[in-house]
Amino acid sequence: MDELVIDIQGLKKSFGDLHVLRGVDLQVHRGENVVVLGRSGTGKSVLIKIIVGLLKPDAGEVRVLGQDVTLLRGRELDDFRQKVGFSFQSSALYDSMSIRENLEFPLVRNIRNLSRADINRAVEEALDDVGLSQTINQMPSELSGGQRKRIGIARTLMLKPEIMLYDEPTAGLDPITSIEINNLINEVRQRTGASSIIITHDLTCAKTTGDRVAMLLDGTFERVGTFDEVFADPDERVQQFYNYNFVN
Ligand SMILES: Nc1ncnc2c1ncn2[C@@H]1O[C@H](COP(=O)(O)OP(=O)(O)OP(=O)(O)O)[C@@H](O)[C@H]1O
Repeated sequence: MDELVIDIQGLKKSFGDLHVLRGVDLQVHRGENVVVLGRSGTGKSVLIKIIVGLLKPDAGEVRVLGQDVTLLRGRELDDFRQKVGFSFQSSALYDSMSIRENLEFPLVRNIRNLSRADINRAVEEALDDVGLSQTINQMPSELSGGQRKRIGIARTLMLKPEIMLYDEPTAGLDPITSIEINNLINEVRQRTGASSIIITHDLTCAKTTGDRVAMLLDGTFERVGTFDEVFADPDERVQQFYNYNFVN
């Protein structure tokens, strides 16, 4: 657990007069799940976009898998992005493609010289891993929100990323389905050894999946620790966050 896969120091990002990230430090170890909590508009998505090289920071260091993300260009950036899987809030499945085609898409697009048999095997394994083998010939519109989420996660895993970024993985799901997704996030870590950053407002998700929790307050991670350590803090902003979010 000692190897750092993400090492962010003194990260700053503003948009005009809006100082969103004001000196963020964050370390993620190999195989670790880190939950990022914060109210709406605190900069969680901006942080993720900087980690994958979609936005440039104003100041600070962002090292991911040993590379300075701010220096990556062209082919290097493409290769890097294959190692960092981004699971979108909306699942982002292609509605006009079957589940099989959705899962094949990242493979066909990014890896050359794969045989049809290799692709079929990879798709079948990925579906088996998320318990949805029976949906292979269905269309996304025929699946429930929870199933679409699982397929979205399976698709992100097709390229075997070393880091998974989950954006609000349980948003819009009922409590039981949310628990299934939380369990899946933990299974993915166990099976693949990938590290994860999980952005959520859902405290049950934070408690279940996070080895550590980092709370974004006023542009910095002022509170980082286990779930219980962070919420033992009497700070009014921390307690407010806790009290306004349901937890089992
Ligand atoms: N490209 C941009 N240009 C200008 N302002 C931006 C840009 N991207 C984000 N912002 C602003 O930065 C702030 C943080 O946005 P961000 O999307 O990171 O919030 P968030 O914490 O992910 O919120 P939510 O939980 O609602 O998704 C917001 O005030 C947003 O309007």
